[in-house]
Amino acid sequence: MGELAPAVRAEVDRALAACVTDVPDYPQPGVLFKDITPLLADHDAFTAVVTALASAGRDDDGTVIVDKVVGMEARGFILAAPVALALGAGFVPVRKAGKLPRATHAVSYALEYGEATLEIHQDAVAPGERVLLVDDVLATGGTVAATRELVESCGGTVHAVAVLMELSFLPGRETNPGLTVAALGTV
Ligand SMILES: O=P(O)(O)OC[C@H]1O[C@H](OP(=O)(O)OP(=O)(O)O)[C@H](O)[C@@H]1O
Ligand SMILES: Nc1ncnc2[nH]cnc12
Repeated sequence: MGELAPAVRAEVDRALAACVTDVPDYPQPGVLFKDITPLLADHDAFTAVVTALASAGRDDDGTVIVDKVVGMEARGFILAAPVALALGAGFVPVRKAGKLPRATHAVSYALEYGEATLEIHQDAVAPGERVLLVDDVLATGGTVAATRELVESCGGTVHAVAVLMELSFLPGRETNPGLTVAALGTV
């Protein structure tokens, strides 16, 4: 993973501290929801976050080492698409069930507040391609584990997952053994 410029690191830290709003008991009692919409509305914060997440797709010399960036519906799309553009890589959407029009691979999984099924187009990642996963929050890790399975079903390899925030009280890393996790912040 490429080194972050000090100004980018400082702006990411400001964004995490000032632009993520905690919403208790949403979408159900007991969940402390991390609302990133204020961060997205702040141009400097959004720019720094995209730059920092993209560094997970580079080696220490700054060379891009991934072919595709995968974003998970829906918040993952918002971050992953600009990261793909920043890296000069293709963007691949992983969508909730029933949204992709052609042949898919599908995986069902549990998350902090429910269950879902994710799908990927079977030809979205070519065999042998290296993939960076990008999402806003790593919580139980179920979304990342399911997405990794989908990428591997296509024949691709997950290089790393880059997230804005990791929830340290949930087992996101333990759910994904052997996977490199680049988290911009831990809460
Ligand atoms: O680590 P996990 O427990 O799997 O949780 C993390 C996932 O939960 C949220 O997505 P959600 O499914 O709520 O969808 P959304 O982006 O459409 O709100 C978040 O954006 C991550 O994708
Ligand atoms: N606590 C949380 N806040 C925002 N997104 C989440 N996804 C899973 N858990 C979450």
